[in-house]
Amino acid sequence: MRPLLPLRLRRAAAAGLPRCFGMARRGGPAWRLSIEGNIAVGKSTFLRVLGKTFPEWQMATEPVAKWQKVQASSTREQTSSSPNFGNLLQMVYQEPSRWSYTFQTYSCMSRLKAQLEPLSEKLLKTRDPVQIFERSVYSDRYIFAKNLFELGHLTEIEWTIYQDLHTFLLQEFGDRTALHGFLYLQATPEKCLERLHRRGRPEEKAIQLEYLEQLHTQHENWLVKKTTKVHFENLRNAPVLVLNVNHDFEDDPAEQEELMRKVSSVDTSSFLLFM
Ligand SMILES: Nc1ncnc2c1ncn2[C@@H]1O[C@H](COP(=O)(O)OP(=O)(O)O)[C@@H](O)[C@H]1O
Ligand SMILES: Nc1nc2c(ncn2[C@H]2C[C@H](O)[C@@H](COP(=O)(O)O)O2)c(=O)[nH]1
Repeated sequence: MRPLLPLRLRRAAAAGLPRCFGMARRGGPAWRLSIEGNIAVGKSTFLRVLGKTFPEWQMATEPVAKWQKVQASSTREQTSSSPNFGNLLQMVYQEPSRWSYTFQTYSCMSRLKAQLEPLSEKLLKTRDPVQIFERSVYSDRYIFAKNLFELGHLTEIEWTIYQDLHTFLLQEFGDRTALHGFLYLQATPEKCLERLHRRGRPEEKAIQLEYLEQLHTQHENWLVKKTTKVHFENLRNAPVLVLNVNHDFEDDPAEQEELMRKVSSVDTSSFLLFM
């Protein structure tokens, strides 16, 4: 049974909340959305376009640089002399069975931290606050960890412990990690491979089309076909805006404008049902 709307949201709905982004929303917490999509589909590129179109929104990029240079976070000030424990991204691609569990624990923690970040001063002053995350604790589990388990790179016991930890953390943090919806950037695995080669990240040199096909299927199953079993009530019916990004929009202002129009016309009133 769908949970009843919390009182404050029913009041907000009764007061006639605006239906889309860009229409003033009086006070209240930020809308929180995650951008999802395959490797090199264009999430960072899309995020930059979003940032130019909606400069008042708060964007959290995926912390790839942290995975490429793992450092202890105990010291507040990280200097160039802080010990570097290695390039975990490279390690997971070179020896997936050895490093997948370590990677997923670390990536999940870094995504959790990003989702727990407080609103910036600038966003607090915004009338219609929106927070955008590049991937989420949910793709960590329902795309990558699940795929690595199905490939045999996570053992049964590692997958069980990862899931247990993931469920525990998300239940503990409750609404603080909840998202209102997803923007799914969809492109063919072939297009992603082409962009991956164009970007030329050294760690990803050996990635084959087959891996991108597997990740594509995981995205489709979770966000489009909804056949992936998810374990969080608010996630089950979360709205998903599917954006086809096969077209090379990087140097095409008209295409960028069309994508931004689709984002700004998202019906935010539907989010209220899923909090
Ligand atoms: N729509 C697009 N049109 C043309 N090139 C793109 C597009 N999206 C991304 N690219 C290029 O593809 C590569 C990967 O894009 P990026 O945004 O880093 O992907 P992601 O963040 O999803 O891994 C980059 O070289 C980028 O310039
Ligand atoms: N094994 C995992 N790899 C992951 C995860 N999240 C991201 N990644 C990899 C994929 C790319 O090589 C790189 C950055 O991703 P982009 O799509 O932003 O280029 O990191 C994960 O959870 N597990």
